Amino acid sequence: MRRPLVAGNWKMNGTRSSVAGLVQDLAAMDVPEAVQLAVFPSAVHLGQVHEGLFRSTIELGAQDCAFDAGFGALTGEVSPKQLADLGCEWVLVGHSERRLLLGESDEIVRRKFEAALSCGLKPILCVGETLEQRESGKAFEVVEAQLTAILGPLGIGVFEKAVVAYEPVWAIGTGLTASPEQAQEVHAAIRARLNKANSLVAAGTRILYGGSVKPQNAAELFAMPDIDGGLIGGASLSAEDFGAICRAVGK
Ligand SMILES: O=C(CO)COP(=O)(O)O
Repeated sequence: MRRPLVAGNWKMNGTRSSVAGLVQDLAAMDVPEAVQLAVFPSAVHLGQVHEGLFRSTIELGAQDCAFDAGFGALTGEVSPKQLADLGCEWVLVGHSERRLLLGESDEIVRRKFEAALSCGLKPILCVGETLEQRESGKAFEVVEAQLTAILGPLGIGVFEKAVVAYEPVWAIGTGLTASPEQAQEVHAAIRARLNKANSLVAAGTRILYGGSVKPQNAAELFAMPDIDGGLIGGASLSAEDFGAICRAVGK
């Protein structure tokens, strides 16, 4: 009942010419129908990628958006309204790199999530603990608090149009992956938290895993009952690896 989603977060990478090559390879890729695919280029490349993927079923998303849904005096920010106008369907909110390196609070994440939804974008809410938090036994607590910062004020209904991505910070770009069991444990806890609010919505909400997902480890992660796809960083910059990860769904 939950269609798997594989999302590629390109982060702060690429030039016009490298993006053109990647888009060409992605557009030529065989996408398994059972899997939904989306890519998240840098804001400056969104228009280019949108044009390049015009005939493809791969959907487009932004890595971030402003916390305001309209237009106005907010220098340097991109309104979710502008993203929707450009053809984006998705937006990442609360990525750990923004939370930790740019000081994004739960409150800002909540405002971005709400602004995105009000513009018709589907937010992917990123949650995850640091190594220190995991080692002190606080992984669930941290993830639950990040989830509750949305669930509390906005209610369970918003998850009908949103996706959750569990990305343990210690596994991002480190080559260290959570084991399928470690990831499943947190995914199950996230679903249990949603379930407390509404069982139907909880059963339908997709929860992606992110953190050093590669073609070699994707199948065993995706085989876990509460892992509904992945949020892929480094490996999504290669169409070959991204394609292999997509084909690992359902294996
Ligand atoms: O942060 C990530 C995706 O948002 C994961 O990045 P890596 O796949 O490079 O570890």
